[in-house]
Parts: sequence; C-alpha cells; structure tokens
Amino acid sequence: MATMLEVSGLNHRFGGGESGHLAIRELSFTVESGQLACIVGPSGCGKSTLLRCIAGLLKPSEGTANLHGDQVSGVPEDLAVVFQDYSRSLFPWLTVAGNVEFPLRSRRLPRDERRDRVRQALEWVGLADAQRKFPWQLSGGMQQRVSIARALASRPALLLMDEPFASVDAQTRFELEDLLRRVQREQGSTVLLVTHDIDESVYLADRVLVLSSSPASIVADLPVDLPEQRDQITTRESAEFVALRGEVARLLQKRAVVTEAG
Ligand SMILES: Nc1ncnc2c1ncn2[C@@H]1O[C@H](COP(=O)(O)OP(=O)(O)OP(=O)(O)O)[C@@H](O)[C@H]1O
Repeated sequence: MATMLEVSGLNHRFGGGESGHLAIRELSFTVESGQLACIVGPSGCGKSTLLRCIAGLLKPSEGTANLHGDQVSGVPEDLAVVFQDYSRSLFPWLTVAGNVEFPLRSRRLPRDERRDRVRQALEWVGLADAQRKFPWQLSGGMQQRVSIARALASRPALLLMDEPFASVDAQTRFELEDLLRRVQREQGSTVLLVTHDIDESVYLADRVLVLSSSPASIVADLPVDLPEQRDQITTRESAEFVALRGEVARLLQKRAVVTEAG
C-alpha cells in the first residue's frame, strides 16, 4: 500500500516563545492509501489542532504533513473535511444538489461531469431522492449525509473528519458509522477521523491512534483486526472488540492519571 499521509515531527505552539501554549508535541505517523484511521484522545488534547495542521488551515510551528508526497502548505485541492456541525457547514439557500456541487464549481469540470458526480455521491449516501430539497427540510442525520456526499463528490485523496457524528442521536450515529464504512470500502477512500468516543474509534477503524492529553503526542498505534464486515450489535459484543476498547480505555486513563500527577 502506498503512503497517502505522512506527518513527521509535528509541533504546534499557540502564541510565541516559551510562554505560548504547546498543543502538539513531536507527532509522527503515516496513513496508507485506502485506510480508515481513527484518532482518539481526551477532550482538549489537540485533535482539532492536528487536523487543522494536516488540512493546511494552520501552519505548524515545526514539522511537516505530506499528502501523497507533497508538503502541505495551504489547503490542498484534493483534500476534503467533514466537521461536526453540519448545520453551519451547509448553505441553507442551496438545495442538496447545489450544496454537493458547490466545491466542484471552482474546479474546471464540465457541467455534465459535475452533475454525474453529484448524483453518484448522493446515491452513495442514500439521498438520491433528496436532490431538490433544502437542508432545513432534512433531519440532522440526513444533513450530515449531505456533508459526507459533498466531501466525496470531489474524490479527495484524503478525507478528514472531525467528530463527524457527535451532534446526532445514538441510533443515527450507528447508521452514519455503517454508511461511512460501507462507502469508504466501496470507494477505496483514505480517511482520517478524529473522535473522543473509544467505541466508535474501534468500530470504524483499520487502525486506532491513541493520543495523550495536552500536548498531544501518540501513545499507541493499534491495528484493528476485526472482521471486514462489521455489525453494530455482534461486532460490539465480540471478545476482540471488547478487548481492544479496554486497551484503548486503559491507555487513555493511564495518560490522564500520569498528567494529573504531573
Ligand atoms: N487559537 C488558539 N489559541 C490558543 N490556544 C488554543 C487555540 N486553539 C486551541 N487552543 C488550545 O490548544 C489545546 C488543544 O485544542 P484543540 O481544540 O485542538 O483540542 P481538541 O482535542 O480538538 O478538543 P475537543 O476534544 O474539546 O474538541 C487546548 O488546550 C486549546 O485550549
């Protein structure tokens, strides 16, 4: 497998000099093409800061992020981000199709190609019949599916997701997790997803990167050897799942105790 993302020696300090706030410390990892990697870490540890550095929205104080070998220095064209807050990321005055098409307009794609991509992406997320609706006519879970379709329509080399399912109810969250895994498998997408939910990270991922509390550094990089076909009930009950989520929880708890003790 080729390396899609390579983060090396990343440090980020907010504010200048030693008095600034160190949010990320010496972070290095890679994500292979076609992999779904989850980053899990305690609240406030620096997860969003890390994603912003990878997305080119924030220049790290030190270190680099390389996307398919190119150093990220601004927002790469072939990178898409899905945020937690779908209600603020969709344009209320555009239809579902208009929202999905929006980022494609800045690319020099022929109109027919744009329309095909919009139709396909909405099919992938099960919203083929909602093209002409407006976001405010849809449930929260459906709006987040539109955000995912919009991200996928641009066929990104890397899809970054920042707590994408944190604002929906538990049942919808399960549905969206299954949808993401299905589409990611079908399309061979490379995904890096940040969550603070241990169970979600294990259920979704091929690999879980566990972060320490602030400043964020990697405390473990765990492969997830669960079956390819996962199911919200049986997978979560399996001995392998329970063992892995226990391991992640222990790592997070240990780090919290170490940090509290200084
Ligand atoms: N612009 C900023 N200026 C100064 N400090 C910041 C800034 N943005 C974030 N921080 C600090 O950096 C640390 C990491 O923040 P970040 O939002 O990356 O964490 P997070 O893990 O994504 O948090 P959460 O789990 O709550 O979403 C926090 O202590 C935060 O207060």
